Amino acid sequence: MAKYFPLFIDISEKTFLVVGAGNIAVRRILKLKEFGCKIIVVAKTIAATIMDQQDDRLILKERAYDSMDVEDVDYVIAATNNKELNEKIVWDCNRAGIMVNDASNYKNCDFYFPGIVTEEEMVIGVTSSGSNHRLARRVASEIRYNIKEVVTRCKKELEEDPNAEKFD
Ligand SMILES: C[C@@]1(CC(=O)O)C2=NC(=C\c3[nH]c(c(CCC(=O)O)c3CC(=O)O)Cc3[nH]c(c(CC(=O)O)c3CCC(=O)O)/C=C3\N/C(=C\2)[C@@H](CCC(=O)O)[C@]3(C)CC(=O)O)/[C@H]1CCC(=O)O
Ligand SMILES: NC(=O)c1ccc[n+]([C@@H]2O[C@H](COP(=O)([O-])OP(=O)(O)OC[C@H]3O[C@@H](n4cnc5c(N)ncnc54)[C@H](O)[C@@H]3O)[C@@H](O)[C@H]2O)c1
Repeated sequence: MAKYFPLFIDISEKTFLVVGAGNIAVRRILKLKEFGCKIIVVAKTIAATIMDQQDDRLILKERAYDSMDVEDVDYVIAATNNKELNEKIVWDCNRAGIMVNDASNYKNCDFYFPGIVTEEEMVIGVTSSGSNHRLARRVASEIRYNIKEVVTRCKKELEEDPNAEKFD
């Protein structure tokens, strides 16, 4: 039975702390940015791809993580390449009652980061409940490929006949 429920949360006024700024963290930072939240990044080394994107919604701190960093944030993503450090971040968050995601250990996550597909106002999140990441990627990618056509066609059909439901 699937147990990860897709809550759709307004994060535009929320603050994320992302610890680490390598491949995985950057993928997530760029995705979160599309949803308008404030993002604070703490990493010993920050990938060049986001170095020039600093503004009042993306704060970059190039230094080692400190437990105090989890204070005053709403959500935390631990995405360093050090599993023990990610675990420590999870511990700090658990103690402070902050929702946390550990990119290196599915067992440590309060929430998963889904494969995300957006088309205009439509948002689709894909997860395999932590069981098969490559499958989640593949399914999200296939939806990404088809979404524009599906949304455009459904809109058109609804405009033509709002009462004609194709499926229940
Ligand atoms: C959906 C997506 C979103 C994103 O990351 O943006 C995502 N993983 C993606 C891809 C992917 N991740 C990994 C591979 C290589 C796999 C392989 O080669 O077999 C690939 C495939 C690839 O990259 O091709 C490795 C991996 N992933 C996790 C661990 C640790 C562990 O399982 O404990 C390890 C081992 C790390 C290591 O060993 O070092 C953990 C998590 N990854 C999650 C999300 C969460 C729920 C996953 C779910 O739904 O099942 C979860 C549980 C927690 C979280 O991080 O939120 C994204 C597709 C994005 C897209 O394309 O749309
Ligand atoms: N969830 C997923 O989809 C997925 C996929 C592949 C890998 N992973 C996991 O994600 C993690 C990150 O992988 P990556 O490829 O982005 O790694 P990476 O090597 O590209 O980046 C690691 C980042 O962690 C930072 N860092 C290391 N020690 C730090 C410290 N003390 N304080 C602050 N920052 C510190 C580095 O400066 C760097 O920015 C790994 O643990 C890996 O197992 C997750």
